[in-house]
Amino acid sequence: MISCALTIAGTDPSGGAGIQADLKTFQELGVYGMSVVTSVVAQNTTGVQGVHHMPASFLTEQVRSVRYDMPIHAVKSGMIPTVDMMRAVADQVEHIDAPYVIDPVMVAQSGDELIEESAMEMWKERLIPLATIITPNIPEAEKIIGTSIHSVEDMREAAEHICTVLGASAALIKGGHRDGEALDVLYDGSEWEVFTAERIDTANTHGTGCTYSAAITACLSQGHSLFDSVRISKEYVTAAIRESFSLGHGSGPTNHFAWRKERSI
Ligand SMILES: Nc1ncnc2c1ncn2[C@@H]1O[C@H](COP(=O)(O)OP(=O)(O)O)[C@@H](O)[C@H]1O
Ligand SMILES: Cc1ncc(COP(=O)(O)O)c(N)n1
Repeated sequence: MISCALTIAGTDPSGGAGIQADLKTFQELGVYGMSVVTSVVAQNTTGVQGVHHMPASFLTEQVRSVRYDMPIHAVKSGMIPTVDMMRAVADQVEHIDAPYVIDPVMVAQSGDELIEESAMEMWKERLIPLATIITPNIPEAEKIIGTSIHSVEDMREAAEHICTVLGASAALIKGGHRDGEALDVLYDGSEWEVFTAERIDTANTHGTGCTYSAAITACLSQGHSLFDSVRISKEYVTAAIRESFSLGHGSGPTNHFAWRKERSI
């Protein structure tokens, strides 16, 4: 049977981030993609021009439409902009017997805030304990744990805190915002792995976090182990950045054709 993955996230009409990036990633990795919209965002490579949130009750209705009818082998969430929506997502995800990937989206690459300031407590209380894996970048991890992160050791401590204190099953701290090689740290409560790739000299990184977490979700839906899922997804996102598109007037989008092209599939 085909593996089926669900994304619960906001939109990007310019096609680089959010649900659009997630569905492209699912498709390229051979997974049947499904999507629930939290917020319709007017955005492009230069920034966010406007947002229009779904009522939380309609978010619930969308997830029910999927889970009452379709198999769900893995689920991810991206932008969940309000406390009410976080509660609705938690209530629904509790009924889904499948790996749950949280990409704790807080700001767009452009610096625009994508969630309510008060949402952090709800995240910690209801969502993080449900996570099979959570994938914060460094600024997101700093907000979650409340201390600043400078070194790889700090990244390890953040991952450990998110697992042992906040209750996620695993945490992947992404180092895209550091200097030097693109280094991410994964901890699953007992084992560590550091994933590295060469830093690609490009400004076209719109949607990298969405792409990475969607690839992890796709791999988990196919039954890969957590560590293999991150390994494959790191290769996927690195290829997508290496061949990213200089489209638009700002930070261009990742290239979802790159992974298969580099493997001549
Ligand atoms: N210029 C780059 N070259 C190679 N890899 C990168 C680059 N920028 C980010 N990455 C990688 O892309 C992934 C997404 O990371 P990051 O940019 O930190 O997330 P986000 O998009 O959530 O801010 C990580 O694996 C990170 O190491
Ligand atoms: C709807 C939505 N979700 C997430 C992001 C963050 O994207 P990135 O992967 O570049 O951090 C975004 N810009 N828009």
